[in-house]
Amino acid sequence: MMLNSFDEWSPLKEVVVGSATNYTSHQRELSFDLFFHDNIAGDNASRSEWYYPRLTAGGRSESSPSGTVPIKQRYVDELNEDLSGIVDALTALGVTVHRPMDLDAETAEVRALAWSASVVPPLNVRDNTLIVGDEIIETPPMIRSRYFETQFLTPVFQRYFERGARWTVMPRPLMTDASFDLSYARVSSVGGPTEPIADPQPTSYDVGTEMMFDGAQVLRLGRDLVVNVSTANHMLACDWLERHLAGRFRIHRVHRISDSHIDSMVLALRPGTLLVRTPELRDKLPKKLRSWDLIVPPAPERNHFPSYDDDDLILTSPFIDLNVLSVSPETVLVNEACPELMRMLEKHGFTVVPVRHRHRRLFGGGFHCFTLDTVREGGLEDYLD
Ligand SMILES: N[C@@H](Cc1ccc(O)cc1)C(=O)O
Ligand SMILES: NC(=[NH2+])NCCC[C@H](N)C(=O)O
Repeated sequence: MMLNSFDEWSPLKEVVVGSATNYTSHQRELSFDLFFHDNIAGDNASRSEWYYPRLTAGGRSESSPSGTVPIKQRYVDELNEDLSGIVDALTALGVTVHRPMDLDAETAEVRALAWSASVVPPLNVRDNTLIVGDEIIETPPMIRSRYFETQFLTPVFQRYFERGARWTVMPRPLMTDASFDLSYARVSSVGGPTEPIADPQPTSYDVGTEMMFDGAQVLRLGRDLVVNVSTANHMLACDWLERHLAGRFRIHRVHRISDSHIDSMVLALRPGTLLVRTPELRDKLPKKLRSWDLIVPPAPERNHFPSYDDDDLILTSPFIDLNVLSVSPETVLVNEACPELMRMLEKHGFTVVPVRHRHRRLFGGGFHCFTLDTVREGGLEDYLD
C-alpha cells in the first residue's frame, strides 16, 4: 500500500518491526553516554537501586575511554524469541509486517570524517525515521553507532517511494564531540544526577552545534505534531522540520518533557485520550491537549522485570512499558508483564493484546520503539480544534 501514517492510533495496516540479529555489544563513548546518561547513572539517594543499577564492570573508565560492553547471548536469544512473538501478534491482527535488513556478522564499524563507531542492529526503528503522512524523513542521529541505521530500511523505503511516497534525509551531522550540546546532561535530568560525560576532544572537523534529533521525539496527531526539544541540537532540527513541513503540518514544541524520546512519557491512544507517565505532565503539553483525558498507569514494580547482573547495562527507565503500540483506537499491544496496566486500559474501554517482551530495559525499547508504522487509515485530520 501507499505510505500513509498521520497519527499513533488509527487502524494499523503496515508496520516495520526492528531486528536484533548480531546484537553483541554496546560501545560506550561520548555520544552513547550522553544519550543514555540518566539511565546508566545511579549512586544517588533519590533513586532506588533497582531503578538504575550502576554500571560497575566493562564500562568506560579513565584508562579505557571507549569501553565495549558485551551483551549476554542468552538475552539476545530471548529478545529474538520475543520479536517473533511481536511479529506473530501483529500478523494475527491482520497487519502486514516488514522487516529491515539484518546486520551481518562481519559489519564491524561505521566510519565518518572524525570518528568511527561499532554498528548496532536496526532494532528501535522508531528512533531514526519520522513518518509524516506520505513522507519518510530520516532524522539526524544522536548516537554514532546508529549513524547509518536507516540504510537497513532502504529496501522498505524504496518500495514506498515507488508507490509515491516522498523520501527525505535530514542534514547529516559531522558529529564530532564539539557538535553536542552537553548542557542538559550536565545541568538537569528527569531523575537526578547522571553518569558523567567525558570531556569533549577537539578535532579539525569541528563545526559547532549541529542538528541531531530522533523521530521518536515526535507525537503525531494528524496535522499537529508535538515535538520534544531538550537541547540546542534538537532545537536546530525542530527549526528544520518547521521550515520543511510549513503549510502542511503544525509543530508544537514542548520543552524537556524528557531528555529526548517522548514515547515513554506520553502516547496518544485515540483522539481525546493520552497515556502519560505522571499527571504533572499535563502542564507541559500544548494548551489544546490539556483538555484530553489522561490515563496514568500504576507505578512500575520490580517484579515486572527480570533481574540483571551488575555488568548488564540497563538503557531504559522502568516506565518503558508505557511504550505500547496501538493497532486501532480500540486495540493496544501491551507487555504481558504488566497486568495492572492491562486492567487499567480495559477499564477505559480498550481491548488489550498481551505480548511477551522481556528485555526491554536492556535493549532500550518497548513496542512503540521497536516499530515504525508506515500505513494507518487516518488522514490529515485536525484533532486539536
Ligand atoms: N533516558 C532516555 C534515553 C533513551 C532513549 C531511547 C532509548 O531507546 C533508551 C533510552 C529516554 O527517554 O527517553
Ligand atoms: N523510541 C524509543 N526508543 N523510546 C525509548 C524511550 C526510553 C526512555 N528513555 C525511558 O527510559 O523510559
